[in-house]
Amino acid sequence: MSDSLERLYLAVLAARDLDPATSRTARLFQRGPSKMAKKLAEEAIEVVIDAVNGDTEAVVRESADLLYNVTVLWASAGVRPEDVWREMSRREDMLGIAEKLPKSPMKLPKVASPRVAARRPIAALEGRVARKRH
Ligand SMILES: N=c1c2ncn([C@@H]3O[C@H](COP(=O)(O)OP(=O)(O)OP(=O)(O)O)[C@@H](O)[C@H]3O)c2ncn1[C@@H]1O[C@H](COP(=O)(O)O)[C@@H](O)[C@H]1O
Repeated sequence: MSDSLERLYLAVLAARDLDPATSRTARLFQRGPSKMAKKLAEEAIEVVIDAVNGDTEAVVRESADLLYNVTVLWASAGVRPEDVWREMSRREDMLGIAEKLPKSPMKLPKVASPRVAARRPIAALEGRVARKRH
């Protein structure tokens, strides 16, 4: 999947300076980040609605539109796909899955196995559960 996104990202970069009258991407760049953000949000909502309605084919189509709008916003923000892949790898190494790191800095226990060291300590998980109980 990352290859497809990287190819799309390069195509978006190449289209940025085309004629906005014929290139949707060039038009989005002409209109700027707020228009890009609006389109991205619209696509995300369309994916959600289609998923809730159980329309799998529509979720596929709208997800492709969503990913297109993500790459446009990345290009506009100066974010490269490899920047995102690096962050996802960092999270995977730290937590075992591509997951958002807890907000507060956490000290991992010193344990023999490096694999176990990468897992979040139970205490942090309990903390997360405790937060949910309030
Ligand atoms: N991958 C895409 C791509 N995916 C989705 N889209 C556009 O995103 C739109 C989907 O958003 P919407 O559902 O809001 O469609 P819409 O309502 O018709 O669009 P608007 O009302 O926002 O104008 C589609 O109509 C497509 O025009 C894309 N437009 C371009 N690309 C690629 O981007 C590159 C540059 O293409 P141009 O922008 O045509 O130069 C090429 O590689 C293209 O294949």
